Amino acid sequence: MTRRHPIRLDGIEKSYPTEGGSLRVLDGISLDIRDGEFLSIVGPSGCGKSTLLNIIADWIAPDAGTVEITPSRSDVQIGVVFQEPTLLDWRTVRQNLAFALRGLGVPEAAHDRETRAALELVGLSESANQYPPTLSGGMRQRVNFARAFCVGPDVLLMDEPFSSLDELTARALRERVVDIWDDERFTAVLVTHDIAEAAYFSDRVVVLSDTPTVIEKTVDIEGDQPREPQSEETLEHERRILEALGVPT
Ligand SMILES: Nc1ncnc2c1ncn2[C@@H]1O[C@H](COP(=O)(O)OP(=O)(O)OP(=O)(O)O)[C@@H](O)[C@H]1O
Repeated sequence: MTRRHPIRLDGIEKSYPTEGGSLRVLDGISLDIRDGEFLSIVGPSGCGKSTLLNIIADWIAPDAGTVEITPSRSDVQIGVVFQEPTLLDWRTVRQNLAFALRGLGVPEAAHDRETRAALELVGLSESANQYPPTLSGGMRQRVNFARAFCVGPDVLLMDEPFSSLDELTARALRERVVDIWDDERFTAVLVTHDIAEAAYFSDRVVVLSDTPTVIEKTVDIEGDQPREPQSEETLEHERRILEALGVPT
């Protein structure tokens, strides 16, 4: 599948008001995210990773700088997955997905096909008629991903989507996500604290500094996808990211 949706960040700056002043968070972030790339963003707690992702999603306006998505933001389907599932508890799983499709103007006639396909991707076909409160945390997060996938994202933005899951569930879901990405090759941007996760997924890892935040380093990761989480090669990627973060290995 051919997609052409690189993202260019140019000189992004962002401060937040504080009592009696302001906190300069992003201090000029420029970055070219390549078409179909899997890019992870890591850095110290509070350095502005979520702020940056929200600026890419156009949910927060930067004070200065631009985000350019090719060919244009309105022509690109952006899926977003956060740490906690944000589902409508009073709608079934299928209705939650259909709600997202309706919001994008997808014809009703296509909803059934699209929701089925997305639920099958995340292995939740059997749960289409359940309500979110009757699902486990891991299942709800899979619905969250299905909702992002059902719109056929050109760009997928993820903010620590696996961090609230137990390791076994997280591992299974990561595998599923990397397989889907490997098939579809959308442009993926992942914010994570988990260095092993960044090593597992990424073509490139951006290491942010403390505030006021700049890009401290980028780590290019060679090697085929999907990777084995515990292989010697993946562990070596992990060591290189830790080194870039200044963590002794
Ligand atoms: N709406 C807001 N108003 C004021 N300050 C904010 C707001 N949102 C974030 N901040 C502050 O901006 C800084 C960056 O926050 P952000 O959540 O982007 O960082 P992060 O790197 O994602 O953090 P973490 O790794 O801990 O999740 C923090 O000091 C935070 O307190």
